[in-house]
Amino acid sequence: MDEQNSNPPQNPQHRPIKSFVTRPGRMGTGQIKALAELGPKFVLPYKVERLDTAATFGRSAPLVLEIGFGMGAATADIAQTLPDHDFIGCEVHEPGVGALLKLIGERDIGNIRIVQHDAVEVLRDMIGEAALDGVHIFFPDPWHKKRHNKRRLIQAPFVANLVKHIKPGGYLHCATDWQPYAEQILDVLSAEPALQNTAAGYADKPAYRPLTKFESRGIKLGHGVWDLVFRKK
Ligand SMILES: C[S@@+](CC[C@H](N)C(=O)[O-])C[C@H]1O[C@@H](n2cnc3c(N)ncnc32)[C@H](O)[C@@H]1O
Repeated sequence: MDEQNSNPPQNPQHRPIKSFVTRPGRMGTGQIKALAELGPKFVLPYKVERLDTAATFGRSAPLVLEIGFGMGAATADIAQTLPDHDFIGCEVHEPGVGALLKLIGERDIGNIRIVQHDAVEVLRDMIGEAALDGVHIFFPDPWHKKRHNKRRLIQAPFVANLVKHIKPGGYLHCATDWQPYAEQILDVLSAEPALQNTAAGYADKPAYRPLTKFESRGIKLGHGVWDLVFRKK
C-alpha cells in the first residue's frame, strides 16, 4: 500500500513481476481473534484446483471476484448491499484478511470467502473459464514511480487473461484515485477486444461501491476518483 516505504526486491529473471510487496503488518487483537475463529470457515486455502463455488457457498449465485480488498471495508459493505451475490476476495496482506474477517463476524455476513494469495495465481489455478459475473479492482496499488510502473496490476496481458474468466455479459469494475493510472486502465480496457465500455470514457460511481473514508477525505481536498466499468462481450 505505501509504496514510498516499500522496497521492491530485485526481480530474478525466472520470477514474474508481482503487483505487490509482502510486508510485515501489525495485527490488532480483534484481527488475530477473527483469524483464529473465523479463518477456518471463511478463508479458502489456495490450491491448484478449481473452486467448487456451489459447495463453498451452499448455493448457486452470481459470483464476483475482488482483487486486493485492503482492509475489506468496501467488500463487506457491497456483500451486504448485494446479498444475492457471492464474493471471493483475494488479498495478500494478512492484517487486511483479519480486518475483513472481523467485519464478517461483527455483521454476520455469509456471502464472502477469502483467499490470502496472489490473485493472478488464484485466477489461473482456482477460477474456471467464464466463471465470474463480475470483477472488482478498487484502488489497485498505483506504483507512482516511473521505474515501478511495470508492477501495476492492470496491464494488457493480465486483462486478456482476466476476461477469459468473466462470463459474456459480466463486468469488470476498476476505480483509482491516481489519474495516470486511470488513463492507463482506460487505454488497456478500451484496447481489449473482448470488453466494451459501459460509459463514454470514465463511468459514474456505481451505487454499490461505497465511498471509503480515505476517498471522502480526498474528495474534500479536491482529489479525483475515476471509475471504469466495462462489460464482457
Ligand atoms: C492500494 S490497496 C487498496 C485496497 C482496497 N481495495 C481499498 O480500496 O482500500 C491495494 C491492495 O491490493 C493488494 N494486492 C496487490 N496486488 C495483489 C495481488 N496480485 N493479489 C492480491 N492482492 C493484491 C495489496 O496487498 C493492497 O492491499
